[in-house]
Parts: sequence; structure tokens; C-alpha cells
Amino acid sequence: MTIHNVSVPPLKIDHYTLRLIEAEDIHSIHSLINDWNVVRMLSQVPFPYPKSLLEQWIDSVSKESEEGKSYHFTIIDETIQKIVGCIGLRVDSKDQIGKIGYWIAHKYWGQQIASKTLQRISTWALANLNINYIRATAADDNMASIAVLKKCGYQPFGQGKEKFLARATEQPVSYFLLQREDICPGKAPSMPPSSSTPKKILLVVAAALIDTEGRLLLARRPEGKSMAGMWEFPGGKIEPGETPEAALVRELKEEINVDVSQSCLAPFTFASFEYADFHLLMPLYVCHKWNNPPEPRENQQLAWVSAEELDHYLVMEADKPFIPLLKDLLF
Ligand SMILES: Nc1nc2c([nH]c(=O)n2[C@H]2C[C@H](O)[C@@H](COP(=O)(O)OP(=O)(O)OP(=O)(O)O)O2)c(=O)[nH]1
Ligand SMILES: [Mg+2]
Repeated sequence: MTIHNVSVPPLKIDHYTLRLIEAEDIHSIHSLINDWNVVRMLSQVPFPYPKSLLEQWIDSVSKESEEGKSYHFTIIDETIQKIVGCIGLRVDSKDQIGKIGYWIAHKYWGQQIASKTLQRISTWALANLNINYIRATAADDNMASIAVLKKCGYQPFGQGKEKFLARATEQPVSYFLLQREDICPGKAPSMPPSSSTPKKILLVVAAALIDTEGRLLLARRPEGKSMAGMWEFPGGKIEPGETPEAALVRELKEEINVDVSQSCLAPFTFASFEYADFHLLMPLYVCHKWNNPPEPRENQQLAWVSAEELDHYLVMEADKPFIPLLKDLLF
């Protein structure tokens, strides 16, 4: 599937840059991680940490990142041009979960590097990888890490015990989970649900563009939008005074540079779905004819998807009932 070809630009946050770990990083990383203060909080790392073992690890994670199985980054502080820690996650595509881990060198503790970079990588991962959740584990005596996870929106979801190699014992640990809904840019905290306050109805219009090979176009909500990383049908909100068809013609031009005429939009079905903050009412049109090949204008990924492939895409909750109908239409 196309969605595994993730390009990984260096990620920036304040004066920190996260870039994929490279073989040459070994000396800096080894001098920073081979420290009891750091290693005692990492379950998989022995102490002392032989350089040869680190070399093997860097080698294996470099291969894994080419295969889309894991993404491990060095954190560089640009003001001093030095590596200050590492952060990364392993992707479990079957369960659509990313398992995250990080450490910051002892001399750089107290600068909020972990929370800034955890926030950055979590937002990137949920928007760009084939995952729905990120899971983290912290030793119960790692108060700093637990505070970082909570600050970044991770929710505790259970406890257990894990072997910590450096301590040569099992340690009690807490598990944390971050869901896409926990990252919502610009969203005001929602009021507790109340059955007496009706939700605002949001009118949105969307299109299933179908090409001559019988595939339909999905777009991925880009980083910065709510529910980033979920796949949807191109379209958007109907503005006051607009007809749904006029809004869809406008949205298709704005989002994917496609010219369609209103007469080529055939009403297909609609979604009526209650989200936490609003009730979505969204007509879906089918369209077979347009000008200009679709191109992403909002930094979103686009994918032409066949009926067989549809189930592999994480579509917006409201769109799920469309899938069997569209499969019937495409076959
Ligand atoms: N376009 C689109 N929106 C959908 C789909 N399914 C679904 O739940 N939605 C929701 C997500 C959003 O809450 C809302 C549409 O918002 P949007 O962000 O696309 O709106 P827009 O294009 O006007 O963008 P913006 O200017 O507000 O950023 O409808 C879908 O298949 N397509
Ligand atoms: Mg839109």
C-alpha cells in the first residue's frame, strides 16, 4: 500500500531538530547514554552499555526505518549543535499502534526537551504513520517521565511489571496511551457531555472521485488539522449562502486543484454522525469527470484506492458506513 512510503523530513520544534539516527551518531550517543542515570530508566539497555551493542541497535533501526517499521531520531539542540538525546517509535501495523521511547542526556535534564520533542513526534506520527494510538511505558519511579507523558496528553491505562536489564530486576511500570482525539490543535476544552444541550449541526460536503480504473480518491487530513492522519473524502464546510454543490466545486479546487462542474456531481449518500463537539451532516457526491489531475494543495497525502484496499485505510468515523456502499459501487 502506498501509505507505507513515509518520507521523514527532519522535524523541528523550537531550537531542536529531530532527524533519523545515522551510523556516525554512535560516538555522541554512546557517551551520553552510557550513564547510570539514563540507563536505569530504560528497560532494554544494560549497564555498562557496550558500544558494539549500540552499533547493532543503530544498524537495525536504520534498516527498520527504511522498511517503515520504526522511526528513531536523534535530538539535536541547534544552539549548541549537539545531540542531547533520542526519541523514537516502533510501528505495529497489525494493531495500528506505535510504541514510543525516549531518553535525554543527564546534563540536559530540566530543559523540557522530552516534553517538547515527545509532543512533536507524537503529532507527526499520528498524522503520517499507519497508527491510531501511541503507547508508552514508564517505570513507576520515573516521575519525570510520567509528568512528561501526562503533559503531552498521554492517558494512563494500566500497570504491570517489566524486566529492566540494567537493574537486573523486574520493576513496576505504568502504561500510557495517546489517541488521535487527545491531540486536537486549537481545540477548546469541551464541556462535559450533556443531553440537554443539542450539538451544533456542521454542514460539510464531500466527493468520491472515481477514476477510469475504478479507484477512488482519499485524502489524508494533514498535520495541524483536527483528526490529522485520518483518511477522508476531499471536501469541506459549506459557507453561509452557499449551495452544497457550489461549496464542493470550491473545496475541490482549493484542496486538490480539480475543476468540476456542478452537473458532474451525482448525489450518492450522506453521513449523519455525532462527534464529541458537533453533529456532522455531510452529503457525499460521486464524480467521474473532472479537469486537472488531483494534486495536494494543503500538504495532504492523496491515494487512489481500489475496493479491495479500502479496508486498510483509517477513515473518519462518520465515513465508515460509506465503505460497503462504495465497494458495491466500485465492483
Ligand atoms: N472533508 C471531509 N470532512 C469530513 C469527512 N468525514 C468527516 O467526519 N469530516 C469532518 C471533519 C471535519 O470536522 C469536517 C470538515 O472539516 P474540514 O476541515 O475538511 O473543513 P474545511 O475543508 O472547510 O477546512 P478548514 O478550512 O475548516 O480547515 O467534517 C470527509 O470524508 N470529508
Ligand atoms: Mg476539507
